[in-house]
Amino acid sequence: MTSETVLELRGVSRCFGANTVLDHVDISVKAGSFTALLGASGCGKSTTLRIMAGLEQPSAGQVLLNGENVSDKTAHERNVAMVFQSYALYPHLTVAQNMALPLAMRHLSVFGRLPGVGRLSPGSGGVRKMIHEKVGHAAEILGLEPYLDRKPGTLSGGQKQRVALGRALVRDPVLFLLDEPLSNLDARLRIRMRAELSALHKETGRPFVYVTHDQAEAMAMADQVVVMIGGQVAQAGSPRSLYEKPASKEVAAFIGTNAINLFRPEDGVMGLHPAADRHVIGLRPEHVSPAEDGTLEAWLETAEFLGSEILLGLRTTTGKFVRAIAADDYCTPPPGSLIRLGFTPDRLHAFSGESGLRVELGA
Ligand SMILES: Nc1ncnc2c1ncn2[C@@H]1O[C@H](COP(=O)(O)OP(=O)(O)OP(=O)(O)O)[C@@H](O)[C@H]1O
Repeated sequence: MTSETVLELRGVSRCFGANTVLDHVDISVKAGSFTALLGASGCGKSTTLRIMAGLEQPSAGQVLLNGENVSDKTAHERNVAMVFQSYALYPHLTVAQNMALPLAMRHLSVFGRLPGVGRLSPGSGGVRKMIHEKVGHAAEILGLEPYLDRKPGTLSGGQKQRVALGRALVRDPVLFLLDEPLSNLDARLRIRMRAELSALHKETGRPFVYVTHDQAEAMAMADQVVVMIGGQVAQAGSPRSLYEKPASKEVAAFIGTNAINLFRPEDGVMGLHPAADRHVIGLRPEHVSPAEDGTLEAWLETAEFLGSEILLGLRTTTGKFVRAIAADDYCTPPPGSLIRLGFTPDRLHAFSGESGLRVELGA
């Protein structure tokens, strides 16, 4: 563990009855980093996050926070903030009160927390001022100032999520844990909120751990992406390293906007690479395109105009479905046309047919 590691999971496993949900998970979160936990539904992302938060105990292994073993500490004792997909706001409280709540719980007595009566509570004035200032600062960062007196029920999904973020922000936690915070928002707002979250991350300077099943979201925001498959860490690294050197065909299939083409030896596709007769060859659609001197031949089945490019669906003469990308000005021939496809050889990946793990083919 290096000095700049804030959070570390060491050999963390979690069982629910006979069901092993996490199996020897090692994750290291560096100071100031943005880590995305990425994986399909049920792979154990939320359980991992809840263990980081202290809402769930590991069955085995350790959780270290700034070098200290906090495995037995409660969520409250860890000073980490968690933001949920469901926002978890109190409907009867205003935006300002929702945001103030974690601070009030921490710093004011029950008496001091009561609206109206609390003002009479001895010694609560300074704390109230501090809370007021912190809520004001968070509202300013998140653009929530106009809504401070409103109730959550009158806000849009994006505004509610900002309130949930604000409530995390006021606590000045050592770590932010976010569980699919954008999944209730529509596509356009999600993209806008991505940028806002990245800005918020920079503003706080604190590490963020972000759970998502959306690879585009993970790739766009994170500097470390941890791909989880079946309760294990399949690969952890920068978005670029995962894209360029996926450790297995499962990771390769998870990363990338358009699903990677995986050619197995039995698919019988010729003209890819001499090793295609014994390894699974991976080629991303964006690295396959129509070319007059291309070495692959396939019948055109579908063409989707995506604006900046055209996604082609083709079938080789051996019956294998292939995705390719053509430029937006490509003059798409009618379905059924036989097209030659070229690809970028140094973008080709190879994986073991048995283990699915990456194989380096060499020059
Ligand atoms: N408290 C629990 N008791 C029993 N099983 C549980 C419990 N919590 C989670 N699980 C199981 O653990 C597995 C992993 O769940 P988890 O919520 O961590 O996955 P996930 O990757 O976050 O999935 P999703 O994206 O659907 O939320 C699932 O099979 C789930 O049913």
